[in-house]
Amino acid sequence: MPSIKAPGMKKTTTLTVAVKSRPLTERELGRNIVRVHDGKEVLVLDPDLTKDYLDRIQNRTKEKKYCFDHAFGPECSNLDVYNRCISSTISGVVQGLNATIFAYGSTGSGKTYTMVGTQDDPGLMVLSLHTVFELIKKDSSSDEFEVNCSYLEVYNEVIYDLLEKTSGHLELREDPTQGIVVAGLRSIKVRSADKILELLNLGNSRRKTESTEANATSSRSHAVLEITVKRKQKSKYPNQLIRGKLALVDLAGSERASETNSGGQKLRDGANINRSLLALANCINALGKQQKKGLAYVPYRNSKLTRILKDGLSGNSQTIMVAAISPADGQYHHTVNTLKYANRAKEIKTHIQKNIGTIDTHVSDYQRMIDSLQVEVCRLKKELAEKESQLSVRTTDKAAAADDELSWLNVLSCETSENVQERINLQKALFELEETNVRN
Ligand SMILES: Nc1ncnc2c1ncn2[C@@H]1O[C@H](COP(=O)(O)OP(=O)(O)OP(=O)(O)O)[C@@H](O)[C@H]1O
Repeated sequence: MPSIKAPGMKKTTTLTVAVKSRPLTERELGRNIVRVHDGKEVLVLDPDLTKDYLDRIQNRTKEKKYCFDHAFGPECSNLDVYNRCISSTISGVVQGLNATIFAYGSTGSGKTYTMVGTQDDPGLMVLSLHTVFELIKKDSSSDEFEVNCSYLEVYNEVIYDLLEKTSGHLELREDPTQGIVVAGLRSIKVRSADKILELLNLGNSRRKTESTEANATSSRSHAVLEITVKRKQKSKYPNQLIRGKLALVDLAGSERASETNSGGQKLRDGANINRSLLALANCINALGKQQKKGLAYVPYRNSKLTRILKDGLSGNSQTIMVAAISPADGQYHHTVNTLKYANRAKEIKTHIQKNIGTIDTHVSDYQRMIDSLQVEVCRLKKELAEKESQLSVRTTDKAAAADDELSWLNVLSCETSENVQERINLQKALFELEETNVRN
């Protein structure tokens, strides 16, 4: 297994928040109450049409205004969202940076549409994967690339592998070098975006969905697609491995039990979905506060989802939150709630740095260097011993040639001390290499 550390410069960055309002659907007969201005501002109108001018100036209106990094109206396609706020992050992944993109919003607000999309309007997952492979194809260096893909879902607080036909329950484990990992999760080596899309479709067909009041095919689970891009540098540092990770997350929607008209399993699903989303919302709150007021406890451990997203929320990741909202007047409270969290998420800071590691083969390289140094040390020892014995013979037998002998002795003594110094240096280098070897 390659050992991955993340040395080098850390850069602090804030979470990028984009808001996307979908068009009204055929089932929604209400009024569109969302307005997007200048690609940044979102205005939610009061759903109650009876409010008049006086109400407005006396601040009795429920109209709300927010400003985000990016805002997209119903006329915008997934490609528009991708081009404006995602594409530059994807190129970082190929350079060894981590990125997390997650869609947040209430049931039926358009999260799955944004992440997965349709044939005519491919979603952010599809567009990102195409870019990863395009960038690899265009790369002019002699570097070797390896792309791996895993796809999981968190359903009722249990993790399942979406790439396995019959997946058992998977557990989370904390790895000292890689952070949170899902033990036993299948990671498939892929050579093209089409292959990942095939896996994505397969995984999506296994995802738990239900028909709810708010959405005919509502996702009941949180899905995480993770793409790892390993780059082995060929020319400059042959033993160096750069690893970028892209996590694409489609969260389940939340709804109140009363809105689903359901009991039993559906009610339990809803409770668990809300538990994870509540934990996520609490983490976003705490992280937002942390930036404003200093240290605050962040309850990552309250759900599997928040443990999985921990890196994306505060660790080594360039993170983008796409808040999906419905423009329907009947969804006013959900829309405002989503926008409030999105607004808080703007405060969250993450710290990105390149994942540069070395590969195991370098240990055998060090071993080879140590072996050759040991041979060198032996040769020098032998040479020194020979010279010492020659010196003792000559000093007893040739007392007469004292002058010549003296100068020769001087030369020899210089040579000997040079040899000893060389030995010391070699020993030092050997110890250092052995130490580096032990550390790796
Ligand atoms: N930009 C869009 N253009 C056209 N239709 C959209 C758009 N966004 C969403 N929709 C439609 O709205 C409906 C709900 O969208 P979607 O399933 O993506 O919601 P969701 O937030 O993932 O819901 P859930 O949380 O219940 O899974 C779908 O019928 C979808 O086709």
